[in-house]
Amino acid sequence: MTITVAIAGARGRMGTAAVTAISNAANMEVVAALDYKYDNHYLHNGEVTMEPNGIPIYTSLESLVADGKPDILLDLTDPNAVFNNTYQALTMGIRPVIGTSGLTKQQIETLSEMAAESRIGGIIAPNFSIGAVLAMKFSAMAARYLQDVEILEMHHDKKVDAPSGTAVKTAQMIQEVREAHKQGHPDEKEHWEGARGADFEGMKVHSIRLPGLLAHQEVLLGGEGELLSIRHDSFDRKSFMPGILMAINNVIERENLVYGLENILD
Ligand SMILES: NC(=O)C1=CN([C@@H]2O[C@H](COP(=O)(O)OP(=O)(O)OC[C@H]3O[C@@H](n4cnc5c(N)ncnc54)[C@H](OP(=O)(O)O)[C@@H]3O)[C@@H](O)[C@H]2O)C=CC1
Ligand SMILES: O=C(O)C1=N[C@H](C(=O)O)C[C@H](O)C1
Repeated sequence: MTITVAIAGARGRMGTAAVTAISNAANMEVVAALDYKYDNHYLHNGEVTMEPNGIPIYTSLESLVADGKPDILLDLTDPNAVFNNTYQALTMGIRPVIGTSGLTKQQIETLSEMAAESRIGGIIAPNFSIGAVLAMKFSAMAARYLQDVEILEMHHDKKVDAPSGTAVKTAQMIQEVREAHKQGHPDEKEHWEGARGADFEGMKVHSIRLPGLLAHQEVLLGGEGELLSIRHDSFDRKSFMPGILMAINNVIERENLVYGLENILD
């Protein structure tokens, strides 16, 4: 069976890499691109064209589905677009595979409930890289014992949201095993606002944005006289592709929506 995939954000950095990876997968086909512009155009070798050649672009999920309902909607767009795209996909019985960051806890709960009610498989994966997911799991393991934690996430300067979806998920996984408590000096004061980073249950999260970076995270866990650093680096967007293919193959089989690639790792 060929799994048919529509991609929202197919023109973007991740979308372009995903079109190639999915097109090269033996059991998958990219059948459509969902966009907010370029209706009646096509995506051919990464370029938008009016020539009827390549992947057809649609500016609404309704018009896309009218020409054939895909099995999967892969969303690699923007924090402002991802909730509506996912909501609509679930309403239409299309399985969502979501890589876009920025969904709130409440939005994830709403989407999970919708999927469970309709028994539709889906995944929201803050990070598709296997190495990054392992680093998150190792950090949560370590935080049971070393409970003072600071997360440094480092990304390219085209990233619009902070903290990264990966840092949010990492903090949530650590929170499950760590007693919430204020870190640092009890009376510490910031002389420059933001100097101590964002606060999540007393844990600090620092977001760095620089040209030259792609996607990197270091979790620092401090104890008396020691420091454990758990670092992961994505140097190429190819690092996310095996996880995307794994997610697509997995959600075809399942009847609920999971948050985090770790839920589908063997
Ligand atoms: N889960 C994971 O492993 C990973 C997740 N990401 C996340 O994926 C998302 C995309 O990242 P990246 O590819 O770098 O970003 P890009 O900006 O390169 O790509 C996003 C694309 O989506 C398009 N877009 C914006 N709004 C819509 C919409 N409403 N419908 C359809 N398309 C839309 C943009 O068009 P235009 O530019 O014309 O506005 C652009 O082509 C981000 O949230 C990022 O954090 C990134 C890497 C890995
Ligand atoms: O914008 C990116 O590039 C990335 N976004 C995701 C995130 O917010 O965690 C995943 C990865 O870090 C790359």
